[in-house]
Amino acid sequence: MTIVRVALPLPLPQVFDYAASDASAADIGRCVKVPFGRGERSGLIVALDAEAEVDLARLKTVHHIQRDVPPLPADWLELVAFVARYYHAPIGEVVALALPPGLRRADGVSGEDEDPLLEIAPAGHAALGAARRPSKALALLQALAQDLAPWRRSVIREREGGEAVGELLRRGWLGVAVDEAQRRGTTGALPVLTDEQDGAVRAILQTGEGFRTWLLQGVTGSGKTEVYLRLAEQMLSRGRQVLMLVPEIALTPQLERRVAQRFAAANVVSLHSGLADGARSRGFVQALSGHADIVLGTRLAVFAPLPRLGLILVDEEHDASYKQQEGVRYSARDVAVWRGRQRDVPVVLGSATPSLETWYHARAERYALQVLNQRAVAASMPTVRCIDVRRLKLDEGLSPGLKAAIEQRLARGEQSLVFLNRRGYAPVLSCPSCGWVSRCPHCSANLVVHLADRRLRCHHCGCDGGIPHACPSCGNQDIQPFGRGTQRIEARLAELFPQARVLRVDRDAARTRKQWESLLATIAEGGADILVGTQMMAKGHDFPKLTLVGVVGADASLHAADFRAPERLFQQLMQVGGRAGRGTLPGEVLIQTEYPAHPLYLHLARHDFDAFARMELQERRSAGFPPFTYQAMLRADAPALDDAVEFLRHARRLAEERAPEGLRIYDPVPMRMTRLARRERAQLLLEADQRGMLQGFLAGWVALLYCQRTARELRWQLDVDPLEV
Ligand SMILES: Nc1ncnc2c1ncn2[C@@H]1O[C@H](COP(=O)(O)OP(=O)(O)OP(=O)(O)O)[C@@H](O)[C@H]1O
Ligand SMILES: [Zn+2]
Repeated sequence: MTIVRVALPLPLPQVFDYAASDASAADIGRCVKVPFGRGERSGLIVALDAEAEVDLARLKTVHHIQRDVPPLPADWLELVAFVARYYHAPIGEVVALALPPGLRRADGVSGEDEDPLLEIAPAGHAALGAARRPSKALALLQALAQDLAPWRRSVIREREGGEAVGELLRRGWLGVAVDEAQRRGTTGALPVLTDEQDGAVRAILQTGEGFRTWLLQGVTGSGKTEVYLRLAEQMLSRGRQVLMLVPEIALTPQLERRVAQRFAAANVVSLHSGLADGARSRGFVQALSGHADIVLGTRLAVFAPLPRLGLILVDEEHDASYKQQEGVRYSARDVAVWRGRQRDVPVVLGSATPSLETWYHARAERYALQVLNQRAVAASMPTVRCIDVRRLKLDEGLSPGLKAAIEQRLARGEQSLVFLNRRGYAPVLSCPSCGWVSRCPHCSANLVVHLADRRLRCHHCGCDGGIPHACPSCGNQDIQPFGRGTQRIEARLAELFPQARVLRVDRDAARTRKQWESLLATIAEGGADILVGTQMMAKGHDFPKLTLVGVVGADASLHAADFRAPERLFQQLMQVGGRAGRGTLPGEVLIQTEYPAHPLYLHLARHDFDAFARMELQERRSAGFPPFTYQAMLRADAPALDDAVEFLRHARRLAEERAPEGLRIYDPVPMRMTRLARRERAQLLLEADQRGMLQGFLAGWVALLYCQRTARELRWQLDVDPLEV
């Protein structure tokens, strides 16, 4: 009888032994269903075992081993083991996170290519030669005949008249392409690279196929994407797979389309949490079986198994969404670098505004650096100016200067964007007579006024209710929305410029991917004159007619308590400002502020990310913050704050008993936003100057924490390299 070790998705650090009479070493890496407690669980065989850790007689038997799909390879098991080790998370939870749910449940999954590579079949050539009655199918076939075969079915569908692709297949005019090698070429005319792009591509390719981490630091609009595509093209032509990570797939449908169009014949697989279970499993299995050529996805795609992996690209590497903020708090960017080393392939981290950690590594020459200082199309960077609002009378938050600039753009038929990173109409409703404010009953936060659908809504726990007509506390009829969100700016702009088409772009306006894509299409077609947007508008977009970006309400983040707040603000402003003037028209960025002489704004006005980074890093060095120290945060939450704090105090005592010299253990404190969804939260910070020392300590300490009895309903999690402190 064989004993298998199974990782199960449970908040327990161990793996579990089961008997499986027919299992062999070939089953390592396969999904299984096993009895657990009174029910059944899905898990993954991570090893075989010579001896069971429990009494053989008590050993339960595996119900089912999923053998329809290839087992996950050894390097993938190493990857999840690394993540479990580094983030001190149970291996079963890492497996649960890394595997698509459908696959883990060991449902049948087919890795069959649902988007086959097609070319014109002999019957199709015959049809082209014969004198036939014109039809949609024939027209499409004729168009295809003018083009370079082969094509993915999905790519044909997107062409004019592409609906007829099914008809072409039914008639046998199109068939599955035979020559696999063809699928790796590019399609369409390629733009001529700028000198800088060309230099970057050459430098990265010249160093060969081995592991090396690159920072591609290119100003907004410098054409980093084109560099990624050229690198990908090279790897595909060598028969290798490419992993491309993007911050949020909902924000990048254009990129997805661009990759698919460029490599029309390659098998481009998307992996993100927005996919239906079946599609995600299929994509994952295609990656695993080597059928996928390019895997394009959000952070979870870093776990795609890729037997032919040749290159890892991380776009907008600074983006916070690469760090998972619940459960296993991994950083996909950091895991990508580890994977590059493990698989001995290059990793390219791209950004106009790199994270200070990455920037620092590049300056210290741990990462190789490629810089793009020029925009690809536009002649120059936008001009950036501060509007000093201290003595100005603002009109619903808008200064006369900004209004005039918008007016000018309208007259010229260009687009403007007003950026305000706060959605809703107003951040709070309040009563001027008794001081009542709309607080969330479950969180330490205010309920935000949403006038568009007349609701008060908590942006943290999601609870919502109607807007009261009078103050719930004193009955005053005259309660007022206080402060400003995107809806309020939108409303005012519509009043000020009745002839303009004002479009709001935030998470309320784009709840679904469909809505989002249609908003983007409207903007691209010139169907909007003034955009009001949150940070959704900041990333990656390229609208040639957008020439003005006005920034409202940025000062609030200047004095935030988090030491990363200035970094985030600078990145956000540089990114959003970078949307202006990307085409041939010059761009302008106007920042409304009460601190026009603040160094952050000065560096921004000069587009000098490096100067900003140097300044910030100097401060971090003297304050002892990352990247000069390494941090881990233990967080606890419970219905009562005392329980959370008490647990952390206990954890602190356990830490002190075994702390190596140089480990700094801080006092447990309530989190800044203490209450969230009826739970009170507290945190305990640990810090060390060496990563190795911190890691070594954490391993023993976390093992101990798992053995502690805790108050009922208390939950705790460890966050290694936390983004928010
Ligand atoms: N070599 C080139 N020739 C002509 N156009 C180019 C070239 N490279 C890039 N472009 C175009 O320049 C524009 C900006 O490119 P891209 O969006 O890739 O920039 P980016 O560096 O990713 O910018 P951001 O960081 O702001 O997202 C795009 O419209 C792209 O098609
Ligand atoms: Zn709430």
